[in-house]
Amino acid sequence: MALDRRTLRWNGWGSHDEAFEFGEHADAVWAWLRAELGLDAFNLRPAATLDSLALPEPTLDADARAALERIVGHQWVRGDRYERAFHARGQSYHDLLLLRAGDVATAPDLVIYPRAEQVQAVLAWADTAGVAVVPYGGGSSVVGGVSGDPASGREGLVTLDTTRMNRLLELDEASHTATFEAGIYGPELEERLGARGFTLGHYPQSFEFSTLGGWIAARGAGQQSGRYGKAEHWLVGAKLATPTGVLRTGSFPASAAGPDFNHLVAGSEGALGVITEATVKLHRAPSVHDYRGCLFPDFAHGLEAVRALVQAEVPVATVRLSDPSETSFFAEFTRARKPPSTTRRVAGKALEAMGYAAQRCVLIVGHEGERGAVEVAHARTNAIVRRNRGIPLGRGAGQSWYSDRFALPYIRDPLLDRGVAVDTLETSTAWSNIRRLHKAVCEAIASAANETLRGGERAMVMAHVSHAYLDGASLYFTIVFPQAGVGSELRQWQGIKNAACEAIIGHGGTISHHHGVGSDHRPWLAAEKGELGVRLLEAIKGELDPKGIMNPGKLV
Ligand SMILES: Cc1cc2nc3c(=O)[nH]c(=O)nc-3n(C[C@H](O)[C@H](O)[C@H](O)COP(=O)(O)OP(=O)(O)OC[C@H]3O[C@@H](n4cnc5c(N)ncnc54)[C@H](O)[C@@H]3O)c2cc1C
Repeated sequence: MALDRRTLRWNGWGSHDEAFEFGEHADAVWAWLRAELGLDAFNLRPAATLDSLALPEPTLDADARAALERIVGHQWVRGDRYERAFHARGQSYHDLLLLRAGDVATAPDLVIYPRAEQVQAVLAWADTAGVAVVPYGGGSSVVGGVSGDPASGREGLVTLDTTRMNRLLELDEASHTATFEAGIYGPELEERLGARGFTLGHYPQSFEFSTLGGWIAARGAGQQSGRYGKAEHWLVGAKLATPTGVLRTGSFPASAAGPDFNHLVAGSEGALGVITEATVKLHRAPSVHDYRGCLFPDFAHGLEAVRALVQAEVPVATVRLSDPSETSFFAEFTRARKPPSTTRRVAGKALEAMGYAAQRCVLIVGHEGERGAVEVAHARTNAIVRRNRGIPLGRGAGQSWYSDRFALPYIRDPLLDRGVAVDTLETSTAWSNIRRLHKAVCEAIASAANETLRGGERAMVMAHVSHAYLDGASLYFTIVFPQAGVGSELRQWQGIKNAACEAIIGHGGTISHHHGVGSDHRPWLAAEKGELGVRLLEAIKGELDPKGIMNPGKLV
């Protein structure tokens, strides 16, 4: 097994040994946050302990367990408290809210860790027995993708943890492709490729605790997707084990043999089958990673610069443009963590006087590749930035974002301990619609949040452009807000989530650019795909999974 589950938090992010370091000014950071949220004091909300959980009574009997043990081996069938709680939910705010409240109604009866070659036999057994199977990679889904569905009416629920399926099967150096088993974690995958001078380049913020199969199944996007592409772009071919049989998608560089089934596997969210193997496109590992910051007087100028960059086809790996709220949030947060020097304060005042004040926006641009190519791209980027009233800030801001990029998720747990909620959601739209969508979603979230706040409390709503294309870009929203009174938190979250999703669908955005549908976004899928589109998806599911045992309640 690549990662021992017991080294990881069952109700929070990442490894027990890791935490976000607030540094010597931690008290000042908390005081700043309290003031921003309009709180006199934090409402401490300790999480339920593992021992206190009331796990649902398992419905699978000893015969079922014995059948699974015959397929995967005695030690790879687990039904203990830790395994069931760990696999009960994913990592969204909604998930953590319930896990921390001790609600594990979605926990599986059993967790199994098969090898790739055993998966088909597991599915055949589950299909005959009428038992639901939830594929589980890293469990970092933020859309309810890995929770059991107690309402599915199945005979029992097994979570199929893919992380023993972690072998590199083939690396074709001539073709720049590699075939892996799908449960391999991000760091192990990149280590194997790095040893041969290659990279896949898929680095989501959840990289350390997510898997190749999960990236594909959720149609994920790494933070360097400008250079390396989204999962559906780098997927070359896959093997999908389904209750009806194995679907192998063609591993061709391009093909006109009808619709491409890779696009069915990418985004299948465990509802069609289990991805056991995937062939992916590789790049030569870049020798240079160059990340820099730029400052714009407002969001409109920043957006124009990003659009110009991608439409001029400057090869950028990362573009991340924060709106004024997010820019100000991170500036204040950084100031509280590390009070600025006098020189920095003076420079800040000078920028304000030049018009880079309350509406200013920071853009992080990353270039990767060989030195010469990076230098050319960097020069072209600077010229476009300047043409749009941007000021290049140099490497400091870029490097600080780059080095903190996997650490930030650790902040969420200490915030939840203090009754502060953090939720995120994302979408994408055409360039011509991006400002309208940004405004509508920010307003909808703020208004729904405000309805749930008590006198003096405030919510912080912010966004950034996270991925950019010739025709449009994605918007990633973050909301930080004081949790409602005990017992009302779920209603508070649902109100905000509904308002955001309605605003997204009502203003021309997709319900998800890279997190997926899961159970959380399912109510809005028909509005995006149309009734015929949903019927088509249902027909495909009906063919591959006629009894509906695969990840019930997700996607379709
Ligand atoms: C802090 C944080 C940051 C994140 N940042 C990003 C980001 O930058 N970019 C991004 O795209 N996403 C991000 N996510 C979301 C999440 O990490 C991605 O959706 C990721 O691709 C999920 O991978 P996983 O291995 O954890 O899959 P899981 O969470 O285990 O599963 C996700 C879905 O895929 C299915 N699945 C998993 N493995 C298989 C398989 N082998 N076969 C069939 N179905 C399978 C599951 O049933 C589920 O429906 C983030 C999440 C968190 C918590």
